[in-house]
Amino acid sequence: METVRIALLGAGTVGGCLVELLGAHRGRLEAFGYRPELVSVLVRDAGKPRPGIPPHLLTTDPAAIAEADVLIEVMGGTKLAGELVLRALEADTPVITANKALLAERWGELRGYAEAGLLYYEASVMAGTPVIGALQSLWGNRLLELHGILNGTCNYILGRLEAGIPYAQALKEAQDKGYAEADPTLDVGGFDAAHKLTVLSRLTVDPDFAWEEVRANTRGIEHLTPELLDEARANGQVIRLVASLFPEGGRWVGKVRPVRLPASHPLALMGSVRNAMVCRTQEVGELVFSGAGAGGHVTASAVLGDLYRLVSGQPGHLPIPNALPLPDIRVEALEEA
Ligand SMILES: NC(=O)C1=CN([C@@H]2O[C@H](COP(=O)(O)OP(=O)(O)OC[C@H]3O[C@@H](n4cnc5c(N)ncnc54)[C@H](OP(=O)(O)O)[C@@H]3O)[C@@H](O)[C@H]2O)C=CC1
Ligand SMILES: N[C@@H](CC=O)C(=O)O
Repeated sequence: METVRIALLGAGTVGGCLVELLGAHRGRLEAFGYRPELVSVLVRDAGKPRPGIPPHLLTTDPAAIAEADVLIEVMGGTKLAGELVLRALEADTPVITANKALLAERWGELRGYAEAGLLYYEASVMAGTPVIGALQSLWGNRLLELHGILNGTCNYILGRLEAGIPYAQALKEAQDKGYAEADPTLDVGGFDAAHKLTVLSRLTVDPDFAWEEVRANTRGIEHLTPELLDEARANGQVIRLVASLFPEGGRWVGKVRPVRLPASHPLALMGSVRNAMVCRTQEVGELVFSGAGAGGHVTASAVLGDLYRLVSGQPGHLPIPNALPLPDIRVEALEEA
């Protein structure tokens, strides 16, 4: 039996659930020949109660993170998380992360390690609904366009606004349920969906896809009112925050904005916190993925899935090796709201 020493960065919504799932999966991991052992847990406040985590493993000092066989980063942010993830990767320690902001914004530093198979990030987009691995499995296809509801918080808020709940209350509910980012402006401003779209773009069309370009094409949901949503409904439409990747003007464009969707559109059928993605490829045609896209256990299950991937000898998630040629097609027209 081999011991896998795990250094955990963050024990909040996702990290706390991961510790619980690790306990529940101990037997299965051992059947694989690996005994998981938490060796340190970085948090901001070591005094908070943390069920399942022996207090002596907690530290607030990044310099005190114990040596490990894998670093699991579920703390969020781009600065400290980035430094610690890079430090591990430089030492050839594989990293599992759910942090799409880090992946999107510090890709220049991370890309080489991702290409070397050291970076695992299934949880970063659509959380427990496995689209990262699925999109890699589609490399034998030519992607034509992709559209997704990638932020659970916004989808939840829009559903609650439609039900007549005020915006502030809907956001508070999403925070209480563990869906929102520590800074919810990332959600409602569209930036979280933009981070995720950037990650997907590098997996599918161009390993160099620039975060700044997606960011410049991003609008959120703050301006939406119950009246606008009602008016859309009266016209047989729903308004959703949609992230799209499509060819336009001789280049791939990544864009995030609220759009009016016919009520029968596959993306319009997703309720509450569900995420969904429609992609069209030349060979397979239209593919639809949908499922839970936020929440502690939902996300932790994907992080744990990456741990299984690691111990079973599979590499991390690789970006597409070179840029995909641009298809000459008509893309789906989505009306901005
Ligand atoms: N929640 C979700 O549904 C999803 C989240 N993610 C991603 O997973 C990551 C974690 O999210 P989530 O668990 O919701 O976040 P939380 O805010 O609930 O947890 C963050 C954890 O990291 C610790 N932490 C944060 N900053 C520091 C710091 N500077 N120094 C030491 N410890 C720190 C916090 O410590 P303390 O507990 O002491 O405050 C906390 O334990 C993020 O990158 C997020 O984008 C991805 C998919 C879905
Ligand atoms: N804040 C995010 C969490 C998952 O990535 C969301 O609401 O989708």
